[in-house]
Amino acid sequence: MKIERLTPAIGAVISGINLNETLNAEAQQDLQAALVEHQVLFLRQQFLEAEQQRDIAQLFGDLHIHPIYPAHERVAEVMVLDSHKQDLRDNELWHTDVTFIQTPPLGCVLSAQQVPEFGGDTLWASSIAAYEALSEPFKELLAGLSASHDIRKSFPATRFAQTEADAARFEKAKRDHPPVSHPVVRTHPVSGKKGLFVSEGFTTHINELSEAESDALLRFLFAHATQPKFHVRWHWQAGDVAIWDNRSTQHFANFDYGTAHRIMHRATVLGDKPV
Ligand SMILES: O=C(O)CCC(=O)C(=O)O
Ligand SMILES: [Fe+2]
Repeated sequence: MKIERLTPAIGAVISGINLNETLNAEAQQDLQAALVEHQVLFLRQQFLEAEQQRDIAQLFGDLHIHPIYPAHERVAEVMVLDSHKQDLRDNELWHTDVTFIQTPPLGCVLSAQQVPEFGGDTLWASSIAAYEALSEPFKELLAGLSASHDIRKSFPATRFAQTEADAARFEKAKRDHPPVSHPVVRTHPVSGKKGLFVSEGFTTHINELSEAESDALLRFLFAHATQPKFHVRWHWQAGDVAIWDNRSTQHFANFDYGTAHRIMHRATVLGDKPV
């Protein structure tokens, strides 16, 4: 397995492994270690079938089934993002996936099925690099804080409850997912590194602060954590796979391709409770 880093903060291209073949124990360990170290891995020319994508994701843990996004017709654990069937604007904002549950995903495996000729790039930012760039007094302020994360923030009814079936699914998703609380700074369970764990997608407020203080602090943290020096940007070719550590990153999917057809498949691995 060859690893080529893309930026000082985050991201690496992995070559020399084929995710369509069964990975031996050593290759699995190398991949898991690379994920923790580089936070997002890119593999070219993989052309994964949904079954294979599910099996690769399962090497990292149990899989999560999304309460709102549609599932692949054959594989329930693979969700489909299809620009001709869905309005994908909700991913065009910095977010960490599914932080609205008690045990947010450890990571995701995203597979590009069909991509526009140009545009549709995805960006990832390192929450560890963003945390490490803060001053010591600021880190001390954040250490004791927790924040609320709410599914309602990224999934407004106007876009996800258009048909009767969608509305029923949407109402159930909201009922099943009351807001949850996570520390503002989390310690990565494998590397032990600290990282910011708030993002614009789902974080609504900092629990211990007044509304005005929380708004100001979150605005700062969202802007701070997504500066170009903390991120990597990937231009997709069909067949590419990205695997990201969702405990130490956030991401942003550019919706700049108009009516072009873009189809992505995602498998989501459950993680542990952030501490
Ligand atoms: O479509 C993409 O590039 C990423 C969308 C996204 O946010 C996700 O799959 O979690
Ligand atoms: Fe996402």
